Order: sequence, then structure tokens, then C-alpha cells
Amino acid sequence: MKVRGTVVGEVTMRTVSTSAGERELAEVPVRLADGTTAADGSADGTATHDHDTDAATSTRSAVEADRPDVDATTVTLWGKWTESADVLEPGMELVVTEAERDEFRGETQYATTTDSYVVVEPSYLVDVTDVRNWVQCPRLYYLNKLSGVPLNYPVVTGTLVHEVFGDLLRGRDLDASIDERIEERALELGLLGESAESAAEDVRQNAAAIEGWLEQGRLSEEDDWRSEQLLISETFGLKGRADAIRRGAPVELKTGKNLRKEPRFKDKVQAALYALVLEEHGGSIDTGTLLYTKNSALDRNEETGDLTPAKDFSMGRGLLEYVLRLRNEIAAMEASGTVPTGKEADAKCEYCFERDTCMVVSGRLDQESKAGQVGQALPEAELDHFERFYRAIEEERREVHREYGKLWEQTPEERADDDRAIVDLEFVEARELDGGRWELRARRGSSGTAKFREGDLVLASDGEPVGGDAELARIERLDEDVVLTADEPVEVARIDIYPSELTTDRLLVALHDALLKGDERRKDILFERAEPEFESLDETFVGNNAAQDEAVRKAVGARDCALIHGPPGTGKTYTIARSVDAMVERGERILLSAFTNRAVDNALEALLDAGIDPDRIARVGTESGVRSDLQHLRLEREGDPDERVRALEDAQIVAATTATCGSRIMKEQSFDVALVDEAAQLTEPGTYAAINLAERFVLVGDHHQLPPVVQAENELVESLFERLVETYPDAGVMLDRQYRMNQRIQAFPSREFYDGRLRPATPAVASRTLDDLDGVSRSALPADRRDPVTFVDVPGDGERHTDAEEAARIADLIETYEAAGLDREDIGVIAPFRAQVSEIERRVPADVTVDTVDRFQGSSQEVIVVSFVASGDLDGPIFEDYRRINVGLTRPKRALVLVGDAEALESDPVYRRMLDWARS
Ligand SMILES: Nc1ncnc2c1ncn2[C@@H]1O[C@H](COP(=O)(O)OP(=O)(O)OP(=O)(O)O)[C@@H](O)[C@H]1O
Repeated sequence: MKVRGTVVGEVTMRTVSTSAGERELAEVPVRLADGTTAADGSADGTATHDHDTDAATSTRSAVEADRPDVDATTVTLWGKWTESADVLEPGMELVVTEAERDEFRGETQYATTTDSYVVVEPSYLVDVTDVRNWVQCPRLYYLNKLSGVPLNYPVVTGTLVHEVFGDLLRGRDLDASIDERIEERALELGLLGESAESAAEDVRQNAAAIEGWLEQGRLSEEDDWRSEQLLISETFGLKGRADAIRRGAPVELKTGKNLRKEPRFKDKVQAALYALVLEEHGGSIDTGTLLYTKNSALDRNEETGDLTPAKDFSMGRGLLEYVLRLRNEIAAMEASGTVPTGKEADAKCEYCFERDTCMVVSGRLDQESKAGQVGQALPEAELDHFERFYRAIEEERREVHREYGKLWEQTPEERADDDRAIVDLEFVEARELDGGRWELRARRGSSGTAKFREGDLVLASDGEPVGGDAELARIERLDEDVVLTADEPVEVARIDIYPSELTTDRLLVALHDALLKGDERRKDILFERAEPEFESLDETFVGNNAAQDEAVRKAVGARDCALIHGPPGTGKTYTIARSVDAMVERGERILLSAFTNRAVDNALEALLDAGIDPDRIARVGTESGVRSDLQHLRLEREGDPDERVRALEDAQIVAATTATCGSRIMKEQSFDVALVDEAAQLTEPGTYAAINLAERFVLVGDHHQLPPVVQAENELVESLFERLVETYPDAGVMLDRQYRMNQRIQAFPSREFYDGRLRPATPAVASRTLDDLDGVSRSALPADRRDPVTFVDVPGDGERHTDAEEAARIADLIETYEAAGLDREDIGVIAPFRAQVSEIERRVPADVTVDTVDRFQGSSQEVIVVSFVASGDLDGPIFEDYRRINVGLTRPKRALVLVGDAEALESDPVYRRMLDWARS
């Protein structure tokens, strides 16, 4: 049976005499999660898919851990498992598989058996490659998290060899694969100063060994290969991508040589972890294979040793248990928030390539380390900042892991309802593409409103995203059909949101770079030790708008930073374009960034409108990320390395999302100034990713609109923009003339959110109404809809996340506006919950945009209808936070209709004032 629970007290270690001699044991007081005491019926004793344990097991709180352990049970861990007991602390979660139950002095107890596995913090999904680092030295694991994978030649060739390996498994020709893969990485090779020819030669040397080996057992039927498999383990708390699976067993590829008979230990560890996951999903693995690509390329006269590239090893039970204990050490360290010192392992610092980095990081962050420290520790405030944000980012990582957890905790229907999956796909075909990848096509059973977008990376599966045939795939098209591209021909029946840790990984690196590599002057600003300085400029940049003019002057003249606060429709994008134009004139190199691709593209469009030469611009992003009409600005990565690198380095303006700013390629670039739009939607470390690359920075945003998108409630919710606007009011300018809304529409948001400072930019803006639109006449509307702002009282139907009555009234309203001559494309409907969005979508024509506020930020419409879904006594603001309602109310240009239950809305002071305005 499987036992799962929370550790509620100190662990007792003992040695006892048994018939088999002296044995170690650890007694762990555990409060069992609901349902675990029931005898486990499943044959393999692992899967207890119990949804109810969620709340009890996923949140560890001090309160829980401190509760008197009246209902605690003793779980005894025998033998080597005492090593895992050693890392346990109260509050941590514990799982024992195949445990035995025992009655002892009238109490039920549990103990490990010879078939048991012990898992610490199973909901923390440790990455398999992280365990490989950890086994070399725990400190190496930590350093890798902080500094990420740099752009260097071994990393790039390693990736290329892996890609070619995958291609060979898919039956591609070696030369064709090498040529194509090298071409795809032209930009990276160019940045490293490598030629395509020499890189191809290096890859070929490595790949020849693989090819030779594959030839021997040539991809026969019974060999049953597949390349790259995403593996996730619910029981063992592991995830990773195995290089290949052959006859159900893991094969790992290592670019390098190994002349011993046995695989390297750390490589075995990695393969063994994949084997554990494969066993969980029903496999039975007795061997693992490591493939050392350099072995057969060696000159046989010079080297002696075992030259076979492929080395098999037997996957003993002892090894599997050992690697799981390693995994447990990582999970426990992350849960307790400690930093490894390197003393945990017996690695020799003298031989370590990372020794210098290790010493510098220890010195700067004042951490104990086996290698010793060099350099001066950061000031107290910076150390504190680092620790707080490190913890906050790790909390965010746990939220990502929780998303993984939902893959097995939720039923397919629940996931579909939550917009986390499309589950009713009917597989149509898998078509092989040039280059060995696959195009997968499936038909949708219903038109759900899942959050998926074209270009998203998703988990495509045969219906079982964990344990079944699943692969990462990219959405190429999404209408009544779903078209995906993937490495494997999965018979796709379902797609799920892929919980990526890339963002969290990059946040940590950005934090590290900002504090440890950051310019001192910038840190003085970030740590509020110095006032930002400005060069005084006499030029006029914008003749018809004083605030914009001042903003451009600040942006251009900033020696450290400038902050442009732009309420809705006040010409943020216009001001950015003017600023960039002026910076280009001065010969500066500019990084133009924003949280979303959409905002980056909007800014670029404005630059083109302002007459900036497109040849000066390089847009860094994927093909699906960049708007189709701006593809000509996109930096091509494929081709000739020299040409590609010149295209990037000669570009005076480089535009990319902040996430992309953290990529290996962008991290090699430097700029005079970084200009970041949507800065109020970025976390602090998210903003660092862009500003780390430049001498000075300009942040543009509005902290009264949407806050940073984060799952955890912690430091990350306040943007750097907001913090700096408050700290340095003199470095900021608020744009106060809006070019969007009729005066009536603007009145309430201006008063409520901008101290009444927002005004129409021109009389024409102030007086715009629907009558200005071709073929539209307000007189054709019912009298109570003619005002630019109106309210429709619909008593709520009592449901929490939907309101069918409101949805029906909205459908009627849309007909009314259409009858008055309005195009359906000019109407937008905003609802607070996805469920209500679906409810409304079912009733209105498809060309009316219906969405949540988050999707509307940054856009505008002629007419906006807001559905409030408010009922009862409003136990919290409906749009979660007033910033969301501000966004909702400021989208329309000419008409705004609020639909909701007046009585419920009036119970909240802000909504009451809103109703007073709408009804006045
Ligand atoms: N100084 C100006 N003179 C004339 N037109 C302007 C000026 N500033 C902005 N505009 C116009 O006002 C409109 C809104 O400007 P812009 O798109 O820059 O606003 P924004 O603040 O970026 O909007 P959002 O709040 O949606 O991000 C655009 O059509 C723009 O051309």
C-alpha cells in the first residue's frame, strides 16, 4: 500500500538488532493524508489518484506542522532510507510505496518493505538533469540555477549532436540532418565566431559514432525506438526528457568520450532516474544505455581502453533506490530553503571547472562554500533583496509544479472546464514533414474557449498526458481543427497546457545577473541609494502635447532611468516611437522590449509610422510570435553564421519580449538604453532581464492597470515600475491627455484611478459618439442606450461564475447595436470569468470579441459591454482587483454598457460610485 502524509515532528534514528544483524531505522511521525490508510487495491501499489488529498498535501503551513500530533502515526523507514529520513523536517510531505501496516500497542503503524520507495516532497518535481548536477556537487546544481546555460561552443555542438541523433532515429540521412541542423543554429554559431563548416565537422565526428552503432542493430522492428520522450512522475516527483527510449529502456547520449568499460556514474544516475519514471508507467527496465559519441572517433593508436560508444549497465534495485534518495535531497533542500555548501558531497574542488564561479558567488552572497569565498559580500540590503526574491521565484516554481499535479489530480472534464485542456479531439492524421518532424491534425468536438493560442507549446497526448503517449507540440492552427507540429507522430486525442518552468528559470538568472553582475550605478538606483539624474535638453520633441514632450525629454536625457506613466489611450506607444526616434538620431543602440509580443509589435509599428528605417531594426522572436505584417523585421536565425550575426549586431534597434531578453542569444548583446513597455505588468526580476542589457533604462506602463502575472502571492506582485514611480516621482511623467474615450466615458476612471488628472486630448476626442461612425445613428437606438455610458440592471441568477440572464441580455444588446448600424467587429464584451465568457460566446455571433479583461488590455473598441456576474453581497471585488475594472471601463471609444445586478454592485463603494456615474 502507499502511505502519504505530512511530517509532524522530529525524526528518531535508532539501531536495532534483528535476525539479519544490526539495522538502522528512522521513526517518522506523520499525519496521514486522507484516504491513505485504506488498503490499496491497485496491482502495482502506486496509483492512488485521490483528488481529496490535494488540500491536505499540497500546502505546507507552519500551523499544520505545529498542530499537536494526536492523529500522527509512526512511519518507520528501514536501512538506507534512513538517509532520506535525515533530510526530513516537520511540514514536509512524505510518500512510502509498498508500505506494510502493523498494529503495535493498539496503534496502526507503517514501515518500509524491501519493495518500498520513499519519496520526500513528491509534489516538487525535480528535473532529472538537476540530479545529475547534484551528484557531482550540490553546489553545482545551485550555481546552474543561478547562472543558466551560457552560450558556448560545447553547449551548441552538444545540442546539435542531440538533434542529429533524434533525426537518425527518425530515419533521416546523416548529411542532410547535419546540414539542416547547422543551418538552423547559424546565429548562435556566428555569435561564437564559428564557421558552419568547422561546426559540421565536429558534429559529424560525434554523429558518426552514433550512426555506426545504430547500423549494428539497425532500427529493426523489435528495436522499437523513439527519440526524446517527456517523462513525468507523479509518485517519484520527477520530470525530464529522455534522449531516447529503446525497447522501453532509456538511452542517454553524451557528447564526449569515455574509455572505461562502465558508463560514468553521473550518467548512470540520469538513466536510472528515467528508468524509475518508466517503471512507474508500467515498464520493467533491467538495463540502461549510455552512448558516448566521441569514442569511435578517437585514433585507435593513441588511446587505449574500451572504444565502444554504447555502454550498457544493469539497472539494479540498489541504484534505483540510491538515485531516488538523491532526488529526495534536492526536494528537501528546496523545501527547507537552505543553500548547499558543497560539503555534502566528496567532490574535489581542485578539479572543478566551476570553482572560480563558485567562490565568487559564495563571496558575493556571503554563503558558506567548500571551495571558499572570494570578493566582498554585497551590502545587507542587497543580500536581503536577493534572498526574498529567490524565495519568491521558488514559490512561483512550486505553482508551476502544482500545475503539473493537476494533470493527474483533475479529470479530463475538469481540465476542459478550467481551460487547461481540449479533451475531445478526434485524431485525423499524422503527416511527416521535411526534416522528420510531424504535422498532427485532429478535429475538435466542441468549440471550448481554452486559453490556447496559435504558437503555444502544448502537451499533445493520446488521451493520457502522463503515462500515455505524450509529446511537446506547437499549435500551428486552431479553428475547428487543431494542427500541431511535433517530433513524434502522437495520435493526438487531447492537448494540455504545458506548465513550463522556463520563465521561473530565467527570473532567477535575471536576479542573479542584476545583483552580481549589475552595474553599480544601476544598483544605486534599484536600491534607492541615489536619485536618477537627467541631462537637461532644450529641444521640443512633441509640439501638441506637453506631457508627452516632457516624457520624451526625460527618456532621452535620462542618465539612469526615466519612468513614463501612461493611462489608457494617452499615447504611450506614440511617445515610445518619438523617444526611440530621438535616440536613433543620437546614434544610440536601443533595446525595445515589453511583456507581450503584441506590445513589442505595436511599438514597432509605431516606429515604422514615425518613419524609422526598417533596416535599422531586428525583431528577435519566433515566427508565430511576431505579427505577420512585421515578419520582414524578424531576425532570421538560419543561414550563414556571419551574415546572421551581422544582422543582429548591426541593428541599432533590437526588439524582443522580456522573456526573450533572458535567452542565450540576447544575453550576449549590449545596449545604450533599454525601453520597456507594459512595465507595470512585469515582476521586478522580469524587468531586470531587459535592463541588465543596457546602460540606462526607460520604463513605460500604468500601475493602475493589470499587475504582473504571477501565481504566488509574494514580492513578485509589485512591479519594479510601481516601486520606482513611488520612490522617484521626479524621474516620472504622467501622460495626461487621452486620445480614446468620449468625455463621459473617461470621467469615472479619471476620478477614481487618476486623481481626476486624465483629460481628453482634443475636443474631437471629448465629443466622439457612435454618430461619427459610417451608417450608425444613435437615434436608431432605444432612448436608454443613447448616452455614451449606460447601465442595464439584471438581477443575478445566483451562480458564482456565470450568469445566464446577463448573457441573454448581452445577446439582445448586440442585436440592438447591429440594428442601429454598428459592425459586429466593433463591439467587445468583457466578462470576469472564463465560464461567463463561454456562456456569452454561445449566444452571440462569432465576430463579436468576448473575453476576459486580461485579453483586452492594450486594445480598444468602439463599443464595450461589461458583464459583471455579481450577485448577493459581493464577497470580494468581482474583477478581483480594481485595476481590472479600470482596464475594462477604459476600452471603449464611443459607448460603454454595464450589465449587472444593481443591488449586488451597490454593496461595494467603488461599484456604487460607478453605478452613480453610469446612471447620471
Ligand atoms: N501627440 C499626439 N498627437 C496626435 N496624435 C496622437 C498623439 N499621441 C497619441 N496620438 C494618437 O492617439 C492614439 C492613441 O495613442 P497610442 O496608441 O500611442 O496610445 P497608448 O497609450 O499606447 O494606448 P494603450 O493605452 O492602448 O496602450 C493613436 O492613434 C495615436 O496616433
